[in-house]
Parts: sequence; structure tokens; C-alpha cells
Amino acid sequence: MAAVALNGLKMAATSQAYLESTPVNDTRKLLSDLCRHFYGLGWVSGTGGSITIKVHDESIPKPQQLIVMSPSGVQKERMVPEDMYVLSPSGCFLSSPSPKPYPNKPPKCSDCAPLFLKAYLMRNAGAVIHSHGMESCIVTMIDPLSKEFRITHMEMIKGIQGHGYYDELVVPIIENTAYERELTDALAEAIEAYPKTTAVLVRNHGIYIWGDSWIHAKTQAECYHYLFDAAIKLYQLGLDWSTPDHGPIKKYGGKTNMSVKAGTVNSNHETEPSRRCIVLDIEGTTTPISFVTDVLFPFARNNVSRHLAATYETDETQDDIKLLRTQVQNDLEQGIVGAVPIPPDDAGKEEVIAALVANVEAMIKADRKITALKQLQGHIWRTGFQNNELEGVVFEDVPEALQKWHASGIKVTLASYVSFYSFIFLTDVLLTFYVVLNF
Ligand SMILES: CSC[C@@H](O)[C@@H](O)C(=O)COP(=O)(O)O
Ligand SMILES: [Zn+2]
Repeated sequence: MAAVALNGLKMAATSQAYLESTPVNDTRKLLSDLCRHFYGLGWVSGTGGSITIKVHDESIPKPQQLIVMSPSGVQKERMVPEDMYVLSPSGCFLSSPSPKPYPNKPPKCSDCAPLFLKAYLMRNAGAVIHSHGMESCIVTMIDPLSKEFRITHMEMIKGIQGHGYYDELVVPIIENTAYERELTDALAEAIEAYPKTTAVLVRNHGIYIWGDSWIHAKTQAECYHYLFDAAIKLYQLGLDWSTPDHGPIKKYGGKTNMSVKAGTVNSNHETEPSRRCIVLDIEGTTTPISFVTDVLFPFARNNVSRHLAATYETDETQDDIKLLRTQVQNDLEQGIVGAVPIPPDDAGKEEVIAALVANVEAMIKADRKITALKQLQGHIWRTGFQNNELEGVVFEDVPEALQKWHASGIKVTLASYVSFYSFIFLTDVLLTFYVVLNF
């Protein structure tokens, strides 16, 4: 007989015959098969992780069904049906594996047993999986102070009992301890506090997942791991997995609003935003190259004389002239084509400017990337922007991108081969963000 009546209920018989029955043996085999599969997924490597399944018997209510559990500290992918423990519903050992020769350790039931029993008792589970999957570990480390993992608007949430696509999935996180059994009370408290949850994360360790049956536990375990993996990848992309649109991670008052916040913890146990930076080129990135070649360069070339004449007495232009003199002197010594001597200052402003213009035109024609030329061009462009003779251009998606990155705490730096002054005056958008982000 597979079951006996007790108090009007049927419960698993503990006869040797039942312990050797097909349902028990099938469950032993199923458990070893699943563990081999889970090893392939990285859930039970290095002897970590564990699994337990109730012996399904239609004639026995689940709370009275026997429990099959994996042994402790063994190569989980190499377990065979005979290695399993069989326990009564209350956790008494009914069958233990035989010792194996050296180098195997003496058999011992999984250290997770008291935790598994909590899930059976408190949630009437049919199976419990304890995974050491890397994603279940790392997702608890992104914010070491977080007590929950939250995610929404992901199709795989539908694989978690009682959840739809639009629901927010909340998984409690408990703190790890030196020994697995010491997690028991915290796990029970989390199960109590989160009536909807079918899993509890253990920080820096892994996760316990249960379901009505082994299929349900496995399905959910796959969905949980998928969601943790997605969350980590979204985080690496600077995206917030916890919000419906999974947009850039936002910061309020220096803190992110993610349910598991980004960043590191400083000595005051405050989360600091992670340091991330995007360096944007101007030409061809924020701004069409044609703006530089067709507008900026011709403007500088056509306005050298006018600019020098209008600003000749200023310190800035005198500094530009000084740089040009030094450059031209070197060029003359090296026989650079187009270099012409610049008369001394007392030769008169017009003569000096005429020589400067001749040199600058030759430098532009030769497309020389020299500081003396770039500095002067930058000043000419700045004057052009200030007088509204030049108007900056950016691609249409630039303002929104800058806004998003800025809001998510990403530092944006602009770089240009043309000139410092060429880009900070390109548009109000670039100027605003340059000032906000760099000063
Ligand atoms: C790598 S050792 C991991 C164990 O300490 C424990 O966390 C674990 O998950 C497995 O326990 P076990 O007793 O082998 O079932
Ligand atoms: Zn573990």
C-alpha cells in the first residue's frame, strides 16, 4: 500500500516498500537529472546550490508527501538517485545514502534542509531550488544596502506565479551568513513579510526559489535568472531596469532612484554614483562635418584681416600675434612653403596684419594643425558667434541624448580637433551642457 489513512487524511507511508516505490525512485532520479542540468546553467557548481522535490502521489495531500533532498558538499552534477536523502514531511530522515570510499566525504544531507523545510511548511511548496547562479549573486551586490530587487515591464515576469507583464516583481533580499542554516530565520521572515514572493535572494550568495511542483519551481527559476541577468545588463548600459520604460538611471540629490541603486558605497555607507563618462567628438558626432568645412573654416579664412584689425590692440590678439610670430619664425627656418616674414610692430599695424594674413592663409591652405592657427581661428569664430554671424548646428537627437545622459549622472565631455572655441559656441545646447558638466 502506498499510503495510509491518518486523522482522516492520507499521509506518506514510511514502510520500506514505499521508500522503494516507483514515485520515490522516480523523484530521486528526477532530482539527479535536474541537478546535472542546473550544473550546466552554472546554478550548482563548486558543490554549491541544492535542490529538493516532494514525492508526488495523487493519493497523498502535499503537506504529507515525502521529501527527497540532495546531499551536502558533493559534485552536484554527478549525483545518482542512490545519493539522495528521503525525509518525512516534518524533516525526519527516512533514508540516507551509503558512505562512499575515499575521496568522498561521509554522506550528509544538504545544509539547506532547514531552509527547504520552511518553504515546504510556509508555502506548501512541491519543490525548492537553491541556486548559486552568478546573476542571482551579483544582482544583490549592485546596491549592498538594498533589501529588495524590483523589476517591471519584462515579458519573463509572466513566468513568476501571480505576476503579469505590467506588475512589479519584488524579491526580498536577506543578508548572507557564515553557515547556510543561519539563514533560516531571515528566510522565514522574508517569506512572511512578502506573501506574494516565490523566491528569496541571499546577498553575495544566491537564491531560494520554490513552486507548486518541480516544473513550476524550475520554470520560475529560469525566469528569475533571466530577469537578474537582464537587470545586470541594463545596469551596465546605464539603464534603469526597475522603471517601466527602462530609461537611463536617474539621480535625485546625488542618489539614484533605482530599487537596487547603482554605484558604490562610501565610508558613510552612502551610495555614490558610479563614475561614467562619455567623450563626444564634435565634427560628425554632434555636428555635421559640413558645418565645419563649409561654414566655420571659410568664415575664419575670410575674416582674418577684419578680426585682427578690429581687435589688434587687445591682449588676446597680441598674444595670438606673438604665437604666430614664433610659428612663422620656425617655418621660415625650416623653409615651409608660404611662410613670409612678419615685420616688427613699429612697421605699422597694416603691414603687420597683411603679413599675418598671408601666413594664416598659407597655413589654412596647407591644412596645418598648429596651435597658433587654431587659437586665432577659435577667436575669430567666437566673435562670429557673439555677433550672430555664425549660428551653431547639432544633429536633432543631440539635445535629447545630452539631457538623458546628464539626468542619469553620466558626465559628458566634448572634444574637438578644431578648436576649444569652435564648439563651446556651437549652440546653446552644447554650451549649456558643457558648462553644467565640466564646471
Ligand atoms: C560552495 S559551498 C556552498 C554551500 O556552503 C551552500 O551555500 C550550498 O549552497 C550548498 O550546500 P549543500 O550542503 O552542499 O547542499
Ligand atoms: Zn548556498
